[in-house]
Amino acid sequence: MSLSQRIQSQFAESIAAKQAAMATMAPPIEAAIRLMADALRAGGKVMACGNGGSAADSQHFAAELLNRFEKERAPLAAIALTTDTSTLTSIANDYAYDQVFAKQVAALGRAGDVLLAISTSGNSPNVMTAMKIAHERGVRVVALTGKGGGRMGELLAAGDVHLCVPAERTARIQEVHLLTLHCLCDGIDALILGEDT
Ligand SMILES: O=C(CO)[C@@H](O)[C@H](O)[C@H](O)[C@H](O)COP(=O)(O)O
Ligand SMILES: [Zn+2]
Repeated sequence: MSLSQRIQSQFAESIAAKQAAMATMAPPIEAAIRLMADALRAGGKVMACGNGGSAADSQHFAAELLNRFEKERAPLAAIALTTDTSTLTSIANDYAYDQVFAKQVAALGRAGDVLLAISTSGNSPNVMTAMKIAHERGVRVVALTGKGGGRMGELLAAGDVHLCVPAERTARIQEVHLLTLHCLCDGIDALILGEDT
């Protein structure tokens, strides 16, 4: 396959993944928008975590809530749990890597907050441990996954939302994750600015 064909194929696969996701993910995305907007309006916060590309997605999303997405509005309470290298390295060094997000949720999480837990496989131990601590603290979970949801799908509790991309290839799942995060930003802004109809 030539490079040109490879590129065409990547675009075609990404478009197909997004079309498949549109067919299944719109209702849970709406539920996640309402959950997050309600939490933010009630004085709660959104915490986000994930590994690798999903760490970048966590930071991208938190910045769009805290600073801005497309419209002027008050700053929203959001934090990525992936950014403080002193916190991350000390927890991993003194305890275990699977505690790096959980300990932050234990410290910062309050009833009524929301944890956005991102994993393409649904099987990252540190994200799963964060979900368990979130439940103990009365923090609702929005799980952004793929590949059938993995073990994270089995950890979800009543009141949580599962946004599972119907795809198997990590890159395609991540591409849909980014679109989903922008849908969340757009929808949260619409609710907060009173623009939903
Ligand atoms: O971005 C990519 C692959 O596209 C990688 O950095 C990827 O995020 C990492 O391998 C992660 O550790 C994968 O974790 P997960 O999505 O299975 O939770
Ligand atoms: Zn990637």
